Amino acid sequence: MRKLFLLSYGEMSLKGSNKKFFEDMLIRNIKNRFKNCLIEKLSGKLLFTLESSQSDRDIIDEFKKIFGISRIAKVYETDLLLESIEELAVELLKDSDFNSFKVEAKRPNKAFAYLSPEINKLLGQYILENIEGKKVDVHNPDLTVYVEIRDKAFIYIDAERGAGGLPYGTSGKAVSLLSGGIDSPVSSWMMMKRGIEIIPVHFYSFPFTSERSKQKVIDITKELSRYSSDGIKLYIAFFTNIQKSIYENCPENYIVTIMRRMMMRIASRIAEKENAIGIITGENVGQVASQTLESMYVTNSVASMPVYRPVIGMDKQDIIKISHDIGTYDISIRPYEDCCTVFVPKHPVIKPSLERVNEIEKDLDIDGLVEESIERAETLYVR
Ligand SMILES: Nc1ncnc2c1ncn2[C@@H]1O[C@H](COP(=O)(O)OP(=O)(O)OP(=O)(O)O)[C@@H](O)[C@H]1O
Repeated sequence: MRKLFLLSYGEMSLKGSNKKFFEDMLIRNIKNRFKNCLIEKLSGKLLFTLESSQSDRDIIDEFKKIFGISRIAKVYETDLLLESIEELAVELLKDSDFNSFKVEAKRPNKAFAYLSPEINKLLGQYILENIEGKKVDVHNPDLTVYVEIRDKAFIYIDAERGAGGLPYGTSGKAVSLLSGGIDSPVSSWMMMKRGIEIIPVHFYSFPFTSERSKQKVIDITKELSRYSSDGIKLYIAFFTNIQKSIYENCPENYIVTIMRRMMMRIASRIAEKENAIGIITGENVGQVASQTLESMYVTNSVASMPVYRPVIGMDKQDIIKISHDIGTYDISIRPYEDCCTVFVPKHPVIKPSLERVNEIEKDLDIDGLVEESIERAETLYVR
């Protein structure tokens, strides 16, 4: 069955001379999801056509995972005859809940016998005569009936909100530190929504942490990959010897701080290798002892590129709401330990000093440990 949808792109339409780049990337991302679809650029919108047995609901739910689409409207088509348009409009509207409406017609096909204002008037009149108790309100209608006269007549009524944001892959690449908790998947998703391609890195300390904690991160990445265009490359970095070495050589209250700095060093190296130019974390001020401004200052000082923390100032409840909406929450709350939750010191330092940490790290073979972690990292393509 032939399905038609009209996709609007909101924010992208403000991109001036770069608009084509964003549009082309959006079209590419849509085509990656729906093989054999046809896409026609209209002004500020895309007309999507697909021969498919998939339900409208399923197709719309897929669109809702494609960043860059701000609104989605199911389009109905009929012959280029005013009577056919009138019948279809009444058929579509008769069970809808509304009091007032307006008709908004466009006529790219100038061969059609009626001008746009005439279509507005005649179709409006027909609806008033055939559906009881409705009125026209051109300023603030409950519902708008859109008509587009092309090679066929297209009608669409209500539009659903899309994911918004910018097409995935239009804003460069960043490495995302993905822990398996609630916050880092949300951070990753927020950056993906701004068009950033993410390369998640998970630090894995087998046997301190189990296979199941690794699977948890793979499953989270899979959920995130539904918002990407071609799947996501996930790094599982080897962290066991780093943790051992830290426990053996560093004061207990500095364990978490030094672990974080090791993560930053490794993330920076992976980012350089992948031509990424940023690092994303799920840190949030004050959430736990290691998330103070002092800690972040000390951690940042070993990163070779900017560190982005999109949930830094958010309330936990708002982060949780997003994690429910994007489908990662139920995976994040699986009760498997993470490398940061095993051997957590009773009293981690809240305000670490850069001088002190540099001093402590002299007892570690930093370069050797970083090198080993990268060499033994596993990479998976998740989709
Ligand atoms: N094992 C890990 N692998 C990759 N990144 C990690 C790991 N542990 C922590 N991180 C990164 O450090 C950030 C802070 O870690 P912490 O354990 O303090 O987090 P959190 O507030 O519980 O966040 P999350 O809910 O993302 O785990 C995480 O958001 C994540 O970006």
